[in-house]
Amino acid sequence: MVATAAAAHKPQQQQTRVLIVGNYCHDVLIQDDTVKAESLGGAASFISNVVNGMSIPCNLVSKVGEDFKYPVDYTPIVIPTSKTTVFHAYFDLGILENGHQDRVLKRVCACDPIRPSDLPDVRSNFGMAVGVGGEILPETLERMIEICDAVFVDIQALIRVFDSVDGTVKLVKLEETEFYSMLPRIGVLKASSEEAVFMDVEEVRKWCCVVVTTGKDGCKVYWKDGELRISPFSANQEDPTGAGDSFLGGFVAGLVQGLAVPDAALLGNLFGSLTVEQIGLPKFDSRLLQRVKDEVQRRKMQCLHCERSDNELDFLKPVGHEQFHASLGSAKLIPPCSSQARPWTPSNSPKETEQTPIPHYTAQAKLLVNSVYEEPIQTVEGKP
Ligand SMILES: Nc1ncnc2c1ncn2[C@@H]1O[C@H](COP(=O)(O)OP(=O)(O)O)[C@@H](O)[C@H]1O
Ligand SMILES: O=P([O-])([O-])O[C@@H]1[C@@H](O)[C@H](O)[C@@H](O)[C@H](O)[C@@H]1O
Repeated sequence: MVATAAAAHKPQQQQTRVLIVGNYCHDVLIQDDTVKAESLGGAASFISNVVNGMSIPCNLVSKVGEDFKYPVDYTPIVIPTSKTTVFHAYFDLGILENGHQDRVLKRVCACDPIRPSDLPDVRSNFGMAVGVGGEILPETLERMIEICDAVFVDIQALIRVFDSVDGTVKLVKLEETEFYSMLPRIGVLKASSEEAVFMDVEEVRKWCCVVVTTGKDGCKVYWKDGELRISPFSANQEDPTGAGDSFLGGFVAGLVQGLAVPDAALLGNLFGSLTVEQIGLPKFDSRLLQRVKDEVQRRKMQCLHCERSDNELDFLKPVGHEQFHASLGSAKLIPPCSSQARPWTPSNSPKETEQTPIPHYTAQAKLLVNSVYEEPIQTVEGKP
């Protein structure tokens, strides 16, 4: 499953649509001093779960130790001198006023960072910088910006710091990090509402699109000239782990397939809501996935006839957005498939070699970096 030579594990040297960069990890969910579950974790695993579920080929760069214990489709780089990143998530603090279950995260083991030389030499349309344990270095993000048409960043990859004694995750202000000056060159910055207070959204939205996820309330998209709230899907929450990651997977899956930003954000909300209903890495029912793919195709055909006279329209809700929300919501209600149809798992996901025709993806990636933020950006002293 895993091997030791990093060079041998560079993703295939061919143009790829989605490049996911972030370490896999071992997640341990703890409540009342008892281990409730152990699972494959890391934003990369949740995101590839969604992207593959939508039949979109991708590449993934991740590092683990020889102790890595889960089967995965994208062979990680094994570092013999390091252990796999481990997070302990404590759920003892109850439910907050806003209904969001609080969680204290501790990084109890950290694998090596991902370096520019670990990345593939070929271009990708969409790059996703989705570290969880500090593995995305400034130079790694720089390289991703060079080799990807548009880069999507989870703010948790940029602002997490770890207590030197027990590894408790703390957050620092985005503007105090080395990543801040790179904002004008990234496409989308995603943050949860808890993380969003560590940046000045009004400032950051001048440089890139900002998406703030708001748990059961869905999400909000900010760009330099406007903002939109995107409706949620109802869910019976079992475990909030990975909701933000799955959101990002769904959002990018929508954009890759040519959906406008608000419709793609709906797909993000859908996968976020599906994820909180299961403990750990979710298994998506194959009938549900097929229905979602059909709805996305239908939506694409509908939108081909929509007027798009300038770039602004790609951020505004296209006609039929509410109907698309309703269709995705009804897809959630279909009963799970019978036992002979296997639910989707990483081992029956499509490989990079399976070609799904996906129009528009390059245009969407370029829109996010080149058109919406086309004015030259002034830089002063390490700030955008
Ligand atoms: N209880 C919930 N009900 C429905 N959807 C949810 C729920 N919690 C999360 N989601 C979906 O998952 C997304 C990410 O969740 P959020 O809690 O904001 O992020 P994070 O997991 O990073 O803290 C939300 O934008 C929403 O679409
Ligand atoms: O719940 P979420 O914030 O979207 O993402 C989570 C990370 O915050 C956590 O560090 C990791 O261990 C989980 O596997 C998951 O990736």
